[in-house]
Amino acid sequence: MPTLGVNIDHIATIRQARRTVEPDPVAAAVLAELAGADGITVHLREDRRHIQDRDVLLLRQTVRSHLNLEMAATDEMVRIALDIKPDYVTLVPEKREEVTTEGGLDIAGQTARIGEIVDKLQSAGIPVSLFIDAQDAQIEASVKVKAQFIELHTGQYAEAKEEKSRQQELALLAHGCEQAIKAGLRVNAGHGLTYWNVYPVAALPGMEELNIGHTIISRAALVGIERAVREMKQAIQGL
Ligand SMILES: CC(=O)[C@@H](O)[C@H](O)COP(=O)(O)O
Ligand SMILES: NCC(=O)COP(=O)(O)O
Repeated sequence: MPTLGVNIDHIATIRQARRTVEPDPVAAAVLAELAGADGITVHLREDRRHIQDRDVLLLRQTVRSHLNLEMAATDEMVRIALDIKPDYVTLVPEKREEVTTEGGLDIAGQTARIGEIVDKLQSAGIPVSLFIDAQDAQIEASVKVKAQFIELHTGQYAEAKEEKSRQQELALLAHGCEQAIKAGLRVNAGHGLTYWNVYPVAALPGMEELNIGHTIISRAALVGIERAVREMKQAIQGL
């Protein structure tokens, strides 16, 4: 069974809604690790809409499992990664206006540029994962640029409305996972996975790590609300 990387971006989304200090993703990472998270994932977006530079700095010092820094393939982000040295970096595509990541990174269309970044980071001891769609051309290009890992984008699988299309997307992920492992890549997956759709992806042979965020933070908000209200009632009573 794959390990679980918990993406805590949306703890920071709640904090940034008020530009205040709570909830702190650093505290969330500690609690996630105490609950069994095998890794902590954060996406430092270029627009800093949720995770901030300060979060990544502190997480580097506090995370006891491993820290996966998701980032765009830009010079600024490469500088930050070389400075902070996360346990691994996942290169992801980024569009300023998107609500969330909309697809895999096109490695095949920019092998020279991505190859240069992979080399810079891996030469500094930071393994690189490439967030890609499960397509043969992208897998072949990921081998070509010498990345150690890929992360298969599970968004289309997660968003499939009908069982038939979900099964088709799952078959593509299964094929991609098998091809990538055969080619010597290590395989992670993530995006849009939920408590209801995770198992078939987790069961793919050779899958190493699933990065899951939004559904865990959503559930945490709901399963924690009773205690949060009880504690406020007590606080009002001076208890
Ligand atoms: C790359 C990926 O699939 C997710 O990590 C996603 O990009 C997280 O970023 P947001 O939390 O901003 O959606
Ligand atoms: N790379 C995927 C990730 O980190 C979490 O994505 P999501 O579960 O928040 O959709």
